[in-house]
Formats: sequence, C-alpha cells, structure tokens
Amino acid sequence: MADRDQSDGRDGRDGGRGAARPPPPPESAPRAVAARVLARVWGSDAFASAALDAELRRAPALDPRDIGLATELVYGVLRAQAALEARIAEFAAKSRWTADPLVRAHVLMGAYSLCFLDRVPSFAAVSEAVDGAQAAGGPRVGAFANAVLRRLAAAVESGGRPPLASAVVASAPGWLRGALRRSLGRAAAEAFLSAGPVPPPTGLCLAPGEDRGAWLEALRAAAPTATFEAGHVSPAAIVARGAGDLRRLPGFGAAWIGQEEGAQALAFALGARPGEAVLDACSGRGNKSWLLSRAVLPSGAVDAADLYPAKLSQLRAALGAPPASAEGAGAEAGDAQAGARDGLGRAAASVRETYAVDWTVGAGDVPEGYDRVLVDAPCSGVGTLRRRPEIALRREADDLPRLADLQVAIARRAATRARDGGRLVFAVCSVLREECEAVAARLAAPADDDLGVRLEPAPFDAELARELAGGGDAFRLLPHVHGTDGYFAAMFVVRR
Ligand SMILES: C[S@@+](CC[C@H](N)C(=O)[O-])C[C@H]1O[C@@H](n2cnc3c(N)ncnc32)[C@H](O)[C@@H]1O
Repeated sequence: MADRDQSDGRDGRDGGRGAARPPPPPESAPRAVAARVLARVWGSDAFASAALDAELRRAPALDPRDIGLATELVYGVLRAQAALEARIAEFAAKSRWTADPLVRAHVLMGAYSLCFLDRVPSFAAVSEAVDGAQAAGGPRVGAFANAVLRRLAAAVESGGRPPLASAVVASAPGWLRGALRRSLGRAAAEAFLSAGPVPPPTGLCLAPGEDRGAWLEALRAAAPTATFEAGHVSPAAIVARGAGDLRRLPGFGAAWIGQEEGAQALAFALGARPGEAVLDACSGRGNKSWLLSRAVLPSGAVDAADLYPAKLSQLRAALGAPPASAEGAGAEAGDAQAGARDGLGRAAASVRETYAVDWTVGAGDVPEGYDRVLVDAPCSGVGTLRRRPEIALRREADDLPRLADLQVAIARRAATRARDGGRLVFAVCSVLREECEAVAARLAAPADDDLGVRLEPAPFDAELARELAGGGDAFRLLPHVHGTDGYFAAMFVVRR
C-alpha cells in the first residue's frame, strides 16, 4: 500500500501541508475520465452512457483496457453507490467528502476498486484515488482520502471482499426493491437488480428478410476486434461488443439499425404484416417505426406520432419521411416507398407521415382506421437499469402512479385511431407491476371516458410474441432470464 500520510484530517492536522503535491493525474487517465462522467451524472440529467461516450471521445489515447476500466468504474460506482457510501461512513462523515463531485467520485472509485476489483492491488487503488481526490480538492482532501481508504483497505483485507451483487441489491432505493419484489418475487427481484453484463452489449436489428448469418460474417470481417453474436430472443438481433460507431459499419441504416434486442421484440409483437396501415403512437426518434415500416412493405404504410416535434424531425431525417408540413404527402410517400430502393438496392422503407400530438389532450390530426397501433409508452425505464443505472438515483415511488395514469391516458386515446377489430400493443421498458399488469388491467376494464372504444385482451398473433407470452396476451422480458433489457407488452383487440 502507498506509504502516505495517515492523518484522517478529523483531528485538524493538515496531513498534506508542506508535502510535495503530486502532479495531477492526466486528464485522459481512465479514473479522471470516469470521475468527470460521474460528476456529470450527479450534477445534471446526463445519462451515464452518453456522458461516458462523450468523455471517451475527448480521450482518444485510451486503449481498450483503459476504456474497460473507466466503464467499469462508472457503472460499478453508480450501481453500488449506497453500499460504498455506507462502507466509507464507517470511517468518515459523509459531509467531509461528498460536497465536491470530483472528490466524491475519486473516493467512491477508490472504495469500489478496493471492494470489487481484485485485479487492482490495494495500494494502487488507494494511491490512484488519493491522487485524484487531491488534484480535485487539494492536499487536505488528499490526506483525508488516504486515511479513509487505507482504513477501508485494511477492513477489506481482514474481512474479505464482499459480493458485488449484494452491494448492488442493497444500493437500490427501498421503494424500487419493494416494487420489484411485489412484481417479480424476492429472488427474481434480486436477480434482476444484479443481472449482468454491465453495461450490456449493443443490439443491432436486421430488417425483415436479411440473412443474419451473412451479416454476422460481413460485420466480423469489417470490425475484426469487435465481437458479433446472434441474439437469443429476436430472430433479427445481432449483439455486438466493441463495435464503436455503428454508422461506420456496412449495412447501417439500410440492412440494419442499432436497436436493443428486447426493444426489437416489442416491435415484432405488434405483428405488422405486408400491406397493413400501422401507427407508431409514441414513436420517439423512430427506432421501432423503422422495423415496422419494413414489415409492411411493399404496400403498407407506417405513420409516427410523438409529443415532441424535435424527435419527429430526427425520425424524418433518419427514415426518409416527408417534411412535417408536406400537405397530402402521405399517399405520395406511400407510393414512393413501394418503388424506392436504398443504397444497397433493397426496397427502401420510410414513414409515411408524422404527427406531433399530446395523446392526453386529444388525437390531433392523426387519422382513424389503422390496422395496428403500437403504444410504446413513456415509463420509469426501470427495465433498462443495467444500461442506465442513474435511473435508480432519479426515479421515486411517486412516479409510478403518475406514469401509470399517463400510460392509460395515452393508450386509450391512441386506441381511438385503430379500426374496429384492429390491434393495439401496449408496451413499456419497465418490469414493475404498477406500469405493466396493473395498466393492462385498467385498459381492459370498462372505461368511464367517452372515447367510444373498448380494449379486449387478445393472444399475440406474431410468432415470437406468442412464444414469449406462452400463448397468452402479455409477456415480460427480463435481463436475468432473456439477456435483454426488461420490458412488458400486452396485446389488445380494439372494439368500437
Ligand atoms: C418509450 S419512449 C418511445 C421510444 C420509441 N418508440 C423508440 O423505439 O425509440 C415514449 C415516447 O412517448 C412520448 N410521449 C410522452 N408523453 C406523450 C404524450 N402525452 N403524447 C404523445 N407522446 C408522448 C415521448 O416523447 C417518448 O418519445
């Protein structure tokens, strides 16, 4: 272990005064990168993955091992944060090291390394954390971090390394643990919380008709240092690691797009068929619209709606939909879609029309008569916890009833756009009963609104969803069971 000043600063001694201050760690060192990411996640609404990508772009000299370390530190600290803070609290008051986010990050990363990274020797874990804390907060802070982490190192050495899974489970907020237990049962709730890999691999979604074996070969040849494997749930999925910027790979945007495997299963669950008219009612930037627009080729049409015009603009740019203002562009675009070819010579899919609409208020200009409506509703996002550990820090118990009301309102209003006998899939990237079965039950119950539609639970008519639902009208995907992010989907037939 580093032979550092052992004052913990609690007695007022300034352990660092007079000592030569070490040079600050290089800005591009993996721990410095991870610390900046953590500070951004705590200090703003930044997603860990986006903040990490941005910081890694600013540190191009990092090799894959360094990138792996920075990634593990970011995700590890966020997932085990409360347990790490409890360990540190055995030796120091929280108020002494949490005020400055960079100091906090370095102390927590040091604690994470000591507790869970057996490839990093204790002396190195302490030394790196102390250097980082000192660079951020000065010599007193460095001395404090040194004293606290040395004590923690001694405690870990005598007591053994605790299991990471237990720390992750213990770090989930109480309301979330409770909600998961009520939804999945105790053992499955713990398996869900501690499920790996973290972060999960990147999903690629092949368009219908593409040959997965051929694309696996082509992608492996194009990016030999990355790994590409066939997905296990979606027949269209390839899961990638280390692939970097997907846009640089062959086939991107034409034969495949980036989309998590479970998310693909939700789009498939709608069962869209060639020739059908489909509404992607909460389309966002159009990930599922892309797959749906491929499924209805050559003569069907997909329209997309969302609350946010900016997302619809991005969708139009990515999927080749007509400009929002194009009057009567729908039929023309549908015709064009049937004949157009993409850069690889395949029939090009596009979205026919986009609508900015707030379903809680009305249906806006969205027409009636769709064969199928996908309601990929806003939700807590708890199903994506492996990928977005910051969700546990930001969501609260009170969000659940509010989100459930929103989901019911959106799905009921979007259902009015389906034809009599049309199908609607309600889907969320959550596994919590409050947003899953409870919402599906409310949708199936007689409504006291005047929208004039009934939603009847119905078995899925798409093969993949039928299998996942075991012939029933709903299914849940779980990371520890299916290897995907967590989702729920329920199928309804709309009656007028
Ligand atoms: C889970 S996201 C959809 C993701 C998208 N389907 C995809 O595959 O990328 C939910 C979407 O619902 C939209 N939304 C939220 N409230 C809405 C409302 N009141 N009316 C319409 N859309 C809404 C959000 O903007 C968000 O894009």
